[in-house]
Amino acid sequence: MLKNDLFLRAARGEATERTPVWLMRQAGRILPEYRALRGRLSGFKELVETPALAAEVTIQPIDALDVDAAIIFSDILVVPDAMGLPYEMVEARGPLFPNVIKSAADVEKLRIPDPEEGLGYVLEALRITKKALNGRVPLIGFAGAPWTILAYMVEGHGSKTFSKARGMLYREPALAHQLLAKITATTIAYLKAQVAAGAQVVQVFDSWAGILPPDHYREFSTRYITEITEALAPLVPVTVFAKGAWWAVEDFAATSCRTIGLDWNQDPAQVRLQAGNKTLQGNLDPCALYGTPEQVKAATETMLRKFAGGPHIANLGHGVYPDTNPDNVRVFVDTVKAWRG
Ligand SMILES: O=C(O)CCc1c2[nH]c(c1CC(=O)O)Cc1[nH]c(c(CC(=O)O)c1CCC(=O)O)Cc1[nH]c(c(CC(=O)O)c1CCC(=O)O)Cc1[nH]c(c(CCC(=O)O)c1CC(=O)O)C2
Repeated sequence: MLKNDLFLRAARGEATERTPVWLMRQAGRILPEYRALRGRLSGFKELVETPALAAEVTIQPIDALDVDAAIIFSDILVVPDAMGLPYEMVEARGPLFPNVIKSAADVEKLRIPDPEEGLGYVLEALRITKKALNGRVPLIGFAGAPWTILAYMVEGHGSKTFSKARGMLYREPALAHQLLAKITATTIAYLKAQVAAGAQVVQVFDSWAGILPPDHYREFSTRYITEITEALAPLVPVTVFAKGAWWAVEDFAATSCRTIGLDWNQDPAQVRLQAGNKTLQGNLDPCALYGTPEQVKAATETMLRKFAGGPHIANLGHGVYPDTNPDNVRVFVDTVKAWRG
């Protein structure tokens, strides 16, 4: 039994006494207790791949920030890793894939892993977290959208343009579809296993959605996200967060996802008109948290006002930035909790 089910009810589209709140990237570098634990380890991968530690940092923001949901501490890049394309997390630089996908033979070699074998450490972290949470708040599972995962697999690292990945869609569309189909099959099995391990909502992150033109987005991304939502929606509410893809809202509204995530470039009132009865999640600019406490409160209230008229889960428009003062995150959370719009 959940002691606080506000997030879950809002994610199902039900009315709630107040707006629930959590933050993308709430576990991690903003918290001193995370940095202390992380400092004792060899690196990010050790933390992600040690279930008891991943569970511990998942729960840190529940204690420190009093948010209404936990999100499993992991990364979208565990999926390519399990498919046979390992990543390294280079300190202060980000992810790096020593091998990248260049040819049909490379795609051929990728596995569609059994989640318990390839990603058992995430599933174990979910089981430990679920038990330790003891019903305090719901637990969110997640994965990257196939397009965003392809972007990393082809590019090999973060990029301003992702021009190799975008180029592939023009040069070798059939190969891109083969790769996307394999990632999609892996992701569906993985998210279903996350649900079996205790995830009560799943979120699909299409972080690099906004770099595609809308027609390519429909062909190479929406289609695969739709497959994922169709497979998961009978089990748990699904959230789709496609950063920068403001033109995709109506397409997502036609899928069986339950919640649509908004980044800070989107106008909540306009999205409301396009999104039917979906729950909306977002969308404070992470930079708003650099203000004074009074400024944070005012920006949060302005944001809340814009979401009036339907179910809302308060969040930022993307992950919280690592140099954000946790005290300001608490102001954000407390302002949402006090709001009766
Ligand atoms: O810029 C790039 O290309 C790579 C970014 C990057 C990734 N993992 C990474 C890094 C390095 C870094 O953040 O410094 C490496 C990474 N992943 C994570 C952390 C923790 C933190 O940010 O402090 C870190 C940095 C960890 C550290 O250095 O100790 C954890 C993570 N990644 C992710 C999530 C899910 C979420 O966002 O809530 C979560 C869990 C959050 C939680 O439990 O509260 C998902 C993720 N990872 C990643 C992406 C792609 C988009 C992006 O953020 O640029 C996305 C999806 C997204 O946020 O849109 C890739």
